[in-house]
Amino acid sequence: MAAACTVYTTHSLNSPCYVSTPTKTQLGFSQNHLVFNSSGKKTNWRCGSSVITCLGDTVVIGLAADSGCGKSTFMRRLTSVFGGAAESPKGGNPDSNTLISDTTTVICLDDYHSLDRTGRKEKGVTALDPRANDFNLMYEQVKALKDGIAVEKPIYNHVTGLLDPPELIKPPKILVIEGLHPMFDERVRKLLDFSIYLDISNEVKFAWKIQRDMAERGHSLESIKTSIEARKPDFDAYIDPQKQYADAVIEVLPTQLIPDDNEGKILRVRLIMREGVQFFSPVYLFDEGSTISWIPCGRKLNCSYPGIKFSYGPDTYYGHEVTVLEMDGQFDRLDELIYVESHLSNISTRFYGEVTQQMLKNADFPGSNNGTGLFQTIIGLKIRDLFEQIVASKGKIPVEATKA
Ligand SMILES: Nc1ncnc2c1ncn2[C@@H]1O[C@H](COP(=O)(O)OP(=O)(O)OP(=O)(O)O)[C@@H](O)[C@H]1O
Ligand SMILES: O=C(CO)[C@H](O)[C@H](O)COP(=O)(O)O
Repeated sequence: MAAACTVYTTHSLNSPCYVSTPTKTQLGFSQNHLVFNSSGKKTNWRCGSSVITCLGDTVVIGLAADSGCGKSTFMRRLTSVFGGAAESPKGGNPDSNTLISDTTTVICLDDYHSLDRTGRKEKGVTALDPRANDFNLMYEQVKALKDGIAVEKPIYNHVTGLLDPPELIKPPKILVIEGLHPMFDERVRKLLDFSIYLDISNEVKFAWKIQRDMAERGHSLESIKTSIEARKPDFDAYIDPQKQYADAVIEVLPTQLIPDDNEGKILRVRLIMREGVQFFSPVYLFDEGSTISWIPCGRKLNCSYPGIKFSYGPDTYYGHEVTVLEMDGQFDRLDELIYVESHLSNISTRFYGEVTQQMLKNADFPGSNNGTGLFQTIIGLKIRDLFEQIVASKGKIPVEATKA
């Protein structure tokens, strides 16, 4: 993709500016800034004796969660906000984990497994163990994409358990890195413009695993239990701690509306939003900064047992200030969600009812009748807003010209 790039420089533009490779093409410029299209391959431009580094326009989003915790579903909701379908790279490996749409490219961090399935078995490590992953390559490639440079990314093949030949990834407008460890390595973490952690409680994770792996993949109840237990120590050591770094956490818990519920069908979902994140302002209910408990069921919202309860207010999370919006229960009729939407603010919609429209459009996705779908949709809209703000701000920030 050719990324448009504007570079503001203090360099005197009396001497002409050239793309240093592959051909010496003169760049257009006026007064103190240059405007040009980058090939997506080269980020250094030469002006007299100075080299100007073009910071790519790629916005990088990190999405962390354990396997089977709804990352793919979230990605489908996010892509849907931008319109257009997400597809695997054309003509590439049919087992590629990458999804590309007009605006977004989603890469799966499983592709940075340094050990294949046999290698992990031989060394006695799980895929969650950092020793089974190449964080140096992950950092170099995410950085390159952020800087506007295409990369040859490896592919981990989930069908064969092998590392396949790499695929070409060009810098997109929005790069989403999803998987087990987007916030584990400090260098990678610092490249993220926004990060999300899907925190699914053990009870709910178990219910979802049973539903998918038993019903859809023919696994036995015993094997699902064994697999969850085997992953737990590494999950606790390497995956779960990443939530302290997330800008938004979607926490999924069993309902509190039914005493001692053990069915795991009705969910209590908490959207934990960090305060002070650039280009992100937390969503609020009714009145910003207050503490509110709201049961919307009645004339405008039909609710069957056990009903719906919203809560909103400030809190602290891992020592930092957050705002928490919570929904316990589920919707009977999605079209009535407009009533709830009209009481929420800072949801970054472009028109009245956009959240409801998105939820109706994706009504067949898992979680569309509860807080998981609602909060994933809202975060999708917030990411669109964050992206637009970052792009707008780039035109205003001077980029230093460095001496060659
Ligand atoms: N919000 C939800 N409500 C109910 N079930 C859900 C929800 N999200 C996901 N699930 C269940 O979990 C399964 C896995 O979801 P999804 O494929 O989105 O997760 P994933 O994290 O991408 O998984 P993996 O990493 O294993 O590919 C779904 O098939 C569905 O059964
Ligand atoms: O935790 C996982 C991330 O999705 C997978 O278990 C890991 O990638 C290994 O994959 P596979 O089980 O296909 O060998």
